[in-house]
Amino acid sequence: MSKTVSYQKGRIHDVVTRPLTKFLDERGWLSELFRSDELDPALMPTMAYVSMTQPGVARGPHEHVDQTDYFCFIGPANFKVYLWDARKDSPTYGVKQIFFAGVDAPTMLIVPPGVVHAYKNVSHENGIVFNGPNRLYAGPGKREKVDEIRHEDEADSPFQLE
Ligand SMILES: Cc1cn([C@H]2C[C@H](O)[C@@H](COP(=O)(O)OP(=O)(O)O[C@H]3O[C@H](C)C(=O)[C@H](O)[C@H]3O)O2)c(=O)[nH]c1=O
Repeated sequence: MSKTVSYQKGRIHDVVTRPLTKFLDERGWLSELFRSDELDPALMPTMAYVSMTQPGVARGPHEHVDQTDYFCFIGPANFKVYLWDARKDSPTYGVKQIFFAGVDAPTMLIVPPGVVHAYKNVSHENGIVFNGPNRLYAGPGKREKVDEIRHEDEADSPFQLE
């Protein structure tokens, strides 16, 4: 079971991170979040949402069974992002990847199913995160079970936000 794994730092197979370019001008900035001509069709968002996270607060750790997440950290806060590869058939099973993303490092992040993920606002202001998952939350018409395994309330979980 993943609960007995001692996670070691590294880069996780199939996790994609890419700097987001901000096009600056006199009015402010604009940044593309995703394009159908650049993204694997299987990962194309089926919906989009934004969340706001308050300073010092974390979301996750969570994982999905079928869904791939497509996060964009654009600011105005910075986040510490945590990933753990809990896929037993992955070449990087047992690896954890930690990095910072947000206003000082605008970043796109693709998280495949089975990769446990969490992020914490490490700034002193509210932070916005975009997500364009490739599955509908709770399915069409919100009639299905939510594809989400939540680990935040497990006392003995290996998925700790250090
Ligand atoms: C994701 C989602 C949520 N909701 C509703 C359900 C709740 O009433 C409320 C908050 O959702 P939840 O408690 O699932 O949010 P978090 O636990 O903070 O999860 C978030 O942070 C972690 C790290 C993630 O990976 C999730 O994808 C992301 O949503 O929004 C919707 O109505 N539609 C949606 O698509």
